[in-house]
Amino acid sequence: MQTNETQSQSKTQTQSQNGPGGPREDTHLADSGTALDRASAWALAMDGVTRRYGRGGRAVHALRGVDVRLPHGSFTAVMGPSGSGKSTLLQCAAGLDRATSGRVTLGGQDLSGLGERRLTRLRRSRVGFVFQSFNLLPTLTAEQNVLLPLRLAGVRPDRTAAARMLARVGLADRARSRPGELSGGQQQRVAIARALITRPDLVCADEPSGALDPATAEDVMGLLRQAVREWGATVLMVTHDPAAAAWADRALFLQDGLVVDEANGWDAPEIAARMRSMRTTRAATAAAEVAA
Ligand SMILES: Nc1ncnc2c1ncn2[C@@H]1O[C@H](COP(=O)(O)OP(=O)(O)OP(=O)(O)O)[C@@H](O)[C@H]1O
Repeated sequence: MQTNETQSQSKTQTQSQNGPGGPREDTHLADSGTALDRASAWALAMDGVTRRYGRGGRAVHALRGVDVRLPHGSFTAVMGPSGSGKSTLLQCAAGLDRATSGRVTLGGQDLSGLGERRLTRLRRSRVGFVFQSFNLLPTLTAEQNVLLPLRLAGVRPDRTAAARMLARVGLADRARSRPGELSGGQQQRVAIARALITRPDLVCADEPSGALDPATAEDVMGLLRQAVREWGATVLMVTHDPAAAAWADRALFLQDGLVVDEANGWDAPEIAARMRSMRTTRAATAAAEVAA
């Protein structure tokens, strides 16, 4: 595993330095770090991460010691039963939530010691987000939506980069359309262009195909995979859908706040079977607890 990841990391470094909007050296984002720490670090490293909500007897242990390492230019799916901690993992990885203990390192930057302002700045420049419900601003055009992360990061909006990104996601001719004039699949393509425009260390995708019909979902998953393979993006995706997870290089299976298994290159039926076995184990454990 480690060996494969290391190989994959070195193989993809060149790709990631020539990401969606052009070479890394063009990046002028605040807090973006040096080329060296980007090149030498994992895109994301989570070491012994726990997240507890509340205290005492009523505390919920959403993550109970998670270790995850994502090489640059990799596509990882996170699966698991409802309540297993998938969203918590994604939010801790993205710096939207703070680990109770353990360490989260994004593009070589340890998030644990950062104050709120620096964390927000880092998130804006180093993390892209893709949501189930697209989350585009309805009053802005596709181009303006794509440029929004640059504006928020305090970078001069680069319309040429936006045009290039929209062309890459197949929407060169829809730059002036507003979200309401686009189909669901087209809106998700705009959202993916928006997530990639800052050339982030990590793209966090939360059920990106969840609101789409199966054929459109396939298109969107294919686009995410293209972003990883051809443009060097690193994607961490939470999904309930084995067909979506099968597009990833690797699937992590979460149960009760722990990564209990991982699959490399599995197809959808294999992933679905693993999910069913997790539910069966869980039901048997619950039944045994009741009996005891
Ligand atoms: N803000 C919060 N306060 C208290 N408990 C929380 C909070 N957020 C999550 N939890 C709890 O942490 C556990 C993990 O939640 P999480 O949302 O990460 O699971 P999930 O695997 O994403 O679930 P789903 O698939 O249903 O979205 C659950 O028991 C949940 O109730």
